[in-house]
Amino acid sequence: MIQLHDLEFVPFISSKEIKNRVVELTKKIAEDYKGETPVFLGILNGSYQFLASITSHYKADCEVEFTKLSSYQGIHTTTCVRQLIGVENLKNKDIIIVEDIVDTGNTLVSIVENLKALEVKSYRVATLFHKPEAYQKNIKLDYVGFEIPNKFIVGYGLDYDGLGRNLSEIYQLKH
Ligand SMILES: O=P(O)(O)OC[C@H]1O[C@H](OP(=O)(O)OP(=O)(O)O)[C@H](O)[C@@H]1O
Ligand code: HPA
Repeated sequence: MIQLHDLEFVPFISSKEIKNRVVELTKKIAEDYKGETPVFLGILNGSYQFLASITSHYKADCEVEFTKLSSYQGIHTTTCVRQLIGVENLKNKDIIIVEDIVDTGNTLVSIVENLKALEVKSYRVATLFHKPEAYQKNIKLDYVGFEIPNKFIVGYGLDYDGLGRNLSEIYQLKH
């Protein structure tokens, strides 16, 4: 068990299990993008470990970009369109959105809206974790590492109030 700030977490998914699953997903991506040069677009901050692991196993041509969504402005979050920061030349490119987790899907919707406006050629979604019970959107998730229960997790890029991103395995909130 570990403690981060005021909360306790228990071991959930080992680093070995993560690595094996990332290798499987990367193989599938490589098959699907044979002859193409996809752009792995990491959504900061949480995706950095997952993206590094995918690209270390991806042997064909690819590009890597990182972006961040601007913070919500004001309190009316549902009516606020968030902008992608730091991306310019994605026009006509084949994008693979790389997320650590798709939970409610709100973040993903903003990302996809932005990519459409940037006139990308295509986009697919790779996410290491997905909470089907929490997902309220209908954007297709093309590469999913693990479907998990609707409980808060940390590790491998995912944080609780800034802590836990550096952990190499996944921990789940205790009760
Ligand atoms: O599907 P959703 O309910 O929108 O949640 C998923 C998003 O939440 C986390 O990002 P966060 O905004 O916490 O930023 P971080 O990656 O810097 O931790 C995570 O990295 C996803 O981007
Ligand atoms: O379970 C989670 N853990 C950390 N960050 C998150 N962002 C959405 N869901 C989660």
